[in-house]
Amino acid sequence: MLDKKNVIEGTETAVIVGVVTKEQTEQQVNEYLDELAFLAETAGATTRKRFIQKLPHPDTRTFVGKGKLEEINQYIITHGINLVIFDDELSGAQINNIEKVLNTKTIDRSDLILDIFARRAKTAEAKAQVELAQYQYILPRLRGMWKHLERLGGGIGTRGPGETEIETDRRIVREKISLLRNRLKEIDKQSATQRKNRGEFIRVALVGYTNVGKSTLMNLLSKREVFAENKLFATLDTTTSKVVFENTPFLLSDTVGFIRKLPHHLIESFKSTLDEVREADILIHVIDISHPQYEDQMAVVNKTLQELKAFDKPVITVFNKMDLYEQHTFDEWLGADTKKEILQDLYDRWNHETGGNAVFVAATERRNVEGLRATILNKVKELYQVRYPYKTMFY
Ligand SMILES: Nc1nc2c(ncn2[C@@H]2O[C@H](COP(=O)(O)OP(=O)(O)OP(=O)(O)O)[C@@H](O)[C@H]2O)c(=O)[nH]1
Repeated sequence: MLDKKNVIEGTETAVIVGVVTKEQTEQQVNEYLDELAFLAETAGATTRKRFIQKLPHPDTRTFVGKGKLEEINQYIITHGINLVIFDDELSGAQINNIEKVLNTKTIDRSDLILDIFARRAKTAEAKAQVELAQYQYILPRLRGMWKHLERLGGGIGTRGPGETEIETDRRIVREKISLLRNRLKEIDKQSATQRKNRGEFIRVALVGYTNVGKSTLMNLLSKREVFAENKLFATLDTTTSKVVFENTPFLLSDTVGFIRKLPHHLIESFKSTLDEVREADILIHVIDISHPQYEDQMAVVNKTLQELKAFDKPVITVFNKMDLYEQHTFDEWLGADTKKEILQDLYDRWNHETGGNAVFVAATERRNVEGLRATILNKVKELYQVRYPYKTMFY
């Protein structure tokens, strides 16, 4: 039976591969590959080169065309590459066909994300959630995986597996899935009770793309130490703190970051973690405004919130990393007035688009944290008044 250890050991040198289809531009795919390289780095692999191919649609057998695969193969042989990462989800058959040519471990973006999640998972709940997502990912790819192990000499006999062996594995994986689902249901019941026990407090959740600065803001607002790191998905478990601003208490939660093409199973498996978002009264959507694709990232977050049915809530939009934004945007020769104008245009645009709910901060410099506190406090007070009009004290 296959074992389900991490796909990346942390010492690999990798190449990454993307396809430009009719719906995308080359620049977009390059940006996606930047993110894929960052994901690989987070998992401990070093990216040596990227390969891009323009195709009307990905090849059903090998994702990229034969010629491109041969070009990748030559590079792998010359440079001693031991990992190939594709930006899109591959089928078991595609992985199998590609590995036949490349003779090198091949994974896709989902695999990589699941791998990072597996390393980050600390609590029993997070571990079970990731494991469930991994088994769901493996199930339709079992046949390909057997072939993969066979080629790499992964402890399988000389003959390939028969249908019975694959069937046995499928059954074992299905059993694991149902076991994990049951375990998570139990944990889910406990968390739901815990959430109910939090009483009448207004609940505020920090949401946003991965690495935008949610944990850094959580630390600033709640004065506690949450793990913040320049890596993707530093936070997997939801952290909740009771915070009091000017005698007004509320609960503040830091949640798992979102990312483009988040494996579908992961969203399903992380149900109870994401319930924190679903059940929040107010969302603080944190954005890294210094990121060249920050608007795409906002769209991914909004789409994920819609999928979670967590869209229908008051949202405070926080544009973070203003220090870096200014570094990237302002040339030395720009006068103070022009800088002011650029900033004013930015403030006007986003205040207009968010209905006046935009706040601009630099968390690491503590810039405008007071402004953010005031905005949160106003929203929280408003909600308390609507919800408990006759109550004056909350704790
Ligand atoms: N320059 C600059 N860096 C920042 C700012 N805010 C956060 N960072 C850095 O950005 C990186 C990511 O910050 P985190 O707080 O871990 O981000 P996160 O959104 O919680 O990340 P995930 O857990 O991956 O979702 C860290 O290296 C922070 O120090 C800022 O205002 N300016």
